[in-house]
Amino acid sequence: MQSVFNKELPIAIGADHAGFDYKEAIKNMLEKDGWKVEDKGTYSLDSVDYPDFAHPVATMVENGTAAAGILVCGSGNGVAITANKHEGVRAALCWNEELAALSRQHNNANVLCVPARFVAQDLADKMVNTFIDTAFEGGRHERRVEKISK
Ligand SMILES: O=C(CO)[C@H](O)[C@H](O)[C@H](O)COP(=O)(O)O
Repeated sequence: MQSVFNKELPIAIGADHAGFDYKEAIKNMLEKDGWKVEDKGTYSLDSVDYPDFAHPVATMVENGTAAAGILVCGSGNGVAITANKHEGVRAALCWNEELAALSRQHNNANVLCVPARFVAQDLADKMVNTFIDTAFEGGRHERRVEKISK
């Protein structure tokens, strides 16, 4: 399927220690599928602070140097809260494929937040694929998304 995101740009990805393994697997999957991936860390299982990785990913989405962002932490909440501080970033915490699809269709989400301690790796991979392959529906949702930043 043709991706709805610009494949000329990288997907920015980041995680804390709780999401490190998932990040590595998602990165490998995306690269196999022909995506350029900008890995903002973390790079090991050592305990770290999620904002140190969520901010760099969100910054790339904010300034248009990444097509989209993927963030992984234990609950997904820390990275979502952090990323949503950035202008133009709509980070969605998702725990099933339907939510990942809706985050694109209704919210035009540009960052997917994955709760690694609550979803299996296989489901995380499926959510990522759904997220990058699902288009924003526009229409009534366009008006609502525009109101977010007003
Ligand atoms: O952001 C989080 C919580 O809102 C993440 O789930 C973190 O991964 C989690 O807090 C890390 O917890 P740990 O006990 O330090 O491993």
